[in-house]
Amino acid sequence: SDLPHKDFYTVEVGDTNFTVPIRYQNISPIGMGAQGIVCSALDATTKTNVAIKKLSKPFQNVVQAKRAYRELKLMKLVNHKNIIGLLDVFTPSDSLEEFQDMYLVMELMDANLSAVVGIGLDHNRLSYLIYQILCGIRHLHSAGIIHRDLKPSNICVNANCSLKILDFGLARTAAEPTFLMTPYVVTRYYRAPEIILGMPYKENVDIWSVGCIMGELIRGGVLFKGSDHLDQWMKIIQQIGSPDKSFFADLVPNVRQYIENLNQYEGYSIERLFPDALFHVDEENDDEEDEDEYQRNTDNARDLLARMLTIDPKHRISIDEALNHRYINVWYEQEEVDAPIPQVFSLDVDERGHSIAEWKKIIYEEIKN
Ligand SMILES: O=C(Nc1cccc(-c2n[nH]c3ccc(-c4nc[nH]n4)cc23)c1)c1ccco1
Repeated sequence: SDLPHKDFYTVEVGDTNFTVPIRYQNISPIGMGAQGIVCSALDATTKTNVAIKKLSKPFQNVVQAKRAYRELKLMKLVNHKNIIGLLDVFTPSDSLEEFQDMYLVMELMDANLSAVVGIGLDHNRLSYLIYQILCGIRHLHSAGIIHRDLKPSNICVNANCSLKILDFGLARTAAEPTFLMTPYVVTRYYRAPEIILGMPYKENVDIWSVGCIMGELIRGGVLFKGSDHLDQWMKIIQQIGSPDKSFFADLVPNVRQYIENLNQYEGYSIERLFPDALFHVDEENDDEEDEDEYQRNTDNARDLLARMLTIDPKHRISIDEALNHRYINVWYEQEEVDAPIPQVFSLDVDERGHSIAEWKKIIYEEIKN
């Protein structure tokens, strides 16, 4: 295992060891990610609290190596207030031969967005959260990164309602891993119809996920909780209604005829799916004028939701249109929407077909420089 070189120390966290530089004190577990355990710590040098994520043997298989490498590369390149910032990256190992584990040090947030679902949010907070997700996603798109796997568990928030996206989603080339080495279950509830049906996609594939997240924050539960891809599709068309024929044109023939032969569903109006009662969270505003404003906000929220939860991407609202929507544009700040674009060269070029040993070297070198 790792022989920690000087000024590292080891603490037991759950059933794994955290071997970190002595500057990181008060190591305490805060959660489990798909790639490993996450702890909070005090950075004694900067006197700030940080999050430290341990990736155990990230090179142990190609799927994990590709994801670890891509995440490290992109975190170093991307700098935006709504994308989690990388503060440090290290391995306790002194040499490539010894290299086993890598650690990412990031900004510490107060909670995961999934912890906020079920809390009745007023329009101010709800619209500000959605605005920040849109700003973060728009920034990734400006760097050529389409997320495709946005969900509450990879978004974090602070008590002051500031929000950061934790990861960069699915790699373009990575085939969906049929199995994961960990017991971790992949959540597909937020994936767009074009992803579920294996169709071509463009940037507004991420808008569908934002719609699912916004709807869940309003309803207090997952909108389309499918047990598999087919069930996911059924739950979507039963609520939203079956799309018209033009949507199926892009489908591969065998999937197309199967999907077209399913029952057709009328679906429900957005008012039926998200009735006024769901929006009454705080009875703070009682006088008449506020009541009208609250109802206007509710109508605007539902209008945006309907445009995001549109099955056919050809008719679904774009990121820029969503940022200019009357429910969201109250927050619009040009420099938040248009941050400098990181020069992300195409990672896929050098991701192709490396052996485990090659991945180990590539990742080790990326950590050390
Ligand atoms: O629990 C606390 N905060 C908390 C809760 C949930 C996430 C984060 C979090 N902050 N920064 C991150 C970076 C990455 C991850 C990550 N999770 C999977 N993969 N990656 C998570 C975080 C923080 C807390 C704050 C003060 C006392 O306790």
